[in-house]
Amino acid sequence: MITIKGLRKDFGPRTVLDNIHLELPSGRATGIVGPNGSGKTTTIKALLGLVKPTEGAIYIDGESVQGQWQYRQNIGYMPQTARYPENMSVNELFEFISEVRGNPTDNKAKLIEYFDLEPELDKRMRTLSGGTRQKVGAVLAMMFDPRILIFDEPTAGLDPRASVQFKKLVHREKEAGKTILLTSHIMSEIEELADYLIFIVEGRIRYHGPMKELIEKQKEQRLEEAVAKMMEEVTA
Ligand SMILES: Nc1ncnc2c1ncn2[C@@H]1O[C@H](COP(=O)(O)OP(=O)(O)OP(=O)(O)O)[C@@H](O)[C@H]1O
Repeated sequence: MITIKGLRKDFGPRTVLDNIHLELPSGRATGIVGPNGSGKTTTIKALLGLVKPTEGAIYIDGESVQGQWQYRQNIGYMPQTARYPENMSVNELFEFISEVRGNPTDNKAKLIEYFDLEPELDKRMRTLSGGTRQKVGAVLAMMFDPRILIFDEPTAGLDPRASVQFKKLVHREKEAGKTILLTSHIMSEIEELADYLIFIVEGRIRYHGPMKELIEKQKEQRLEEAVAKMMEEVTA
């Protein structure tokens, strides 16, 4: 369970997150949506300790993360565009991360098989296709079986088969009790994966609740239409 209380983030004179209160329960996936530049990635970075809140606090399973770093071991993060040591082969990268983490057991063999990455293992990172890089990112996020999984635009660049595989895995992780947070501009993906939805505009939460309720409230059939309607309402 992740709890965010009164989170504010200023970059210079600009407030990009304002009074964010959130609870993200275990065993559930929460989708975070909103226009470009609304603060989705900044929220994720605050959770990861990559952005220092100007105000407010973040708790994981009831414990404040302020000044802590060990808690990050419990978070698997798949960024939108990841930077890797480009001269390493895929296999070297996996081995290197395993060594750095000093974790004797990991799931990487299973995940490599699951994402059909065996033929790519000896290739250097810089030579990989976009989709293969995404798959490498998915393995890195999930290989240590973290309790919390954060995915930023996870299926961008994945082919349909890999995308279906990825989504199946997310469902499994959810059933295993993980706390999942994801962003995507693909509303059908959020609809398939998320139980709860956060709609954020200019750093403020405009909706946080069950996805189904939002669709019903907006009297629409699909999330895409419900979110489009909300966007129109806030810019009207
Ligand atoms: N390090 C930074 N310094 C100054 N401004 C920043 C910094 N990081 C983000 N911002 C600003 O904060 C705002 C929110 O950015 P953020 O990346 O969180 O948006 P987003 O909702 O993830 O957008 P997108 O959908 O385009 O990925 C933007 O206006 C952005 O320019």
